[in-house]
Amino acid sequence: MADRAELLLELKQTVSQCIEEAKAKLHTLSKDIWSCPELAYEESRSHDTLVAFFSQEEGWKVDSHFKLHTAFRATWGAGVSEQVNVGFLCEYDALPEIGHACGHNLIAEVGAAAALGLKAVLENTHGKLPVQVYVTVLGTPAEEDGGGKIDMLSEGAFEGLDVVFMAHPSKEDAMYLPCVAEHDVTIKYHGKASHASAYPWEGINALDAAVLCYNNLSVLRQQMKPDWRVHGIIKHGGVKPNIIPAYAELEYYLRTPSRAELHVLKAKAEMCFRSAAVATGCEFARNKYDNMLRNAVLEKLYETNGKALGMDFTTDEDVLKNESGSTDFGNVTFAVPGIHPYFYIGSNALNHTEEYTVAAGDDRAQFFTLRTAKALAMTALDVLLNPELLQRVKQEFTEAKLKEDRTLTGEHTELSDKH
Ligand SMILES: NCCCC[C@H](NC(=O)CCCN)C(=O)O
Repeated sequence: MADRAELLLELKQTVSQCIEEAKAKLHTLSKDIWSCPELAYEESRSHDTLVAFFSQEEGWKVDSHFKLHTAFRATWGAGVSEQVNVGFLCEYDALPEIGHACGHNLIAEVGAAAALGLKAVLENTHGKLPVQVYVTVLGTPAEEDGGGKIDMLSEGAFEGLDVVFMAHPSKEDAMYLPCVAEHDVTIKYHGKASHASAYPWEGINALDAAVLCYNNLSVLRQQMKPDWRVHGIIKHGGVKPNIIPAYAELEYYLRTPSRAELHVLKAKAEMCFRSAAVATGCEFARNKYDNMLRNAVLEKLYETNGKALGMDFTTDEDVLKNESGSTDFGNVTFAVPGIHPYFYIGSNALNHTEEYTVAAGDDRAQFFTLRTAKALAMTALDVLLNPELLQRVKQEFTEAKLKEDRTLTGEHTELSDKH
């Protein structure tokens, strides 16, 4: 045991050192992505930048346009049986108009840095590890819109992974922040145009339907559970004041803490859509985001490594209890045990603001970004050196998934009876 502890400490120190030695090219990688923000499924330049990055690194097998046009996979390892396959995820999609206001350029850097650091260590363990290791980096586009990981899950991109890691920029360090289930919906109303002054009575006003829909949803909130969310915009409300709008369109996000409750909220919301007009079309998005299946074993390991590196994990109950939005990584956690911690980037700015875009591109974010990568790579080493620990990770995943699946069917029945 002492030998294993000493080896682990030595390897963790080497991980840190290797990541530090690569910091210049990692910073360039992150800045290149940050400086050319691309929207979901349109991240061609970021894809090419990351593919080139791993292609220039020795020993990586790189699959560009992997499962999705702007996704990629980079793998390293012997590819023999009895191996442990460790996954690191890179996100790199930006937001409309405000660019990398969620710091996904830093998510990509963390994933690349952790993978580089772990690989550098593994190349020099010369059989000291109890297992063969395969390192897989998945470039997973379109988190902010569409859910690229969900598409990739259905295409088998995550098959064979034993554990998966990523981390998300935030305004504090946290092992976990509540991530909720979410489903987008586009609501379309069709009316009939007419001259709004000369013959208004000939028109059928689609914008009126959209306004009624908006108001229906606003009053629905009084009867919603406090941790449910319904929020949206009117994307199209007409072209000119003197033309009765023949078309109106709204986009909404519906969110509930668990997958099981989402269908209840969707049914209530759909009644609001439909009661606003005689005829309406509403199209739910292809992909539904799941809540996150936590893994306390991995979270604890990450916390220990993070604290050793100087992280100051928030203990603010308001922060830890408040939902932090949704992510398609939630869907991944129902297929592979994983963690998605949050990391401070040297700014108190809030995600999805222009201030956060500036912070994500600031040199000050680098220290915190590399520290996070080190903590993830160290957490991977913890489970690689201790097969019993990996077994506990998988056991917790299996039990949590079983419990969620029972809730999904049980609550589904119970909630549908009630509503
Ligand atoms: N289908 C749209 C999903 C929007 C995802 C978006 N994700 C984030 O902001 C990252 C949150 C990480 N906890 C959201 O609005 O939640």
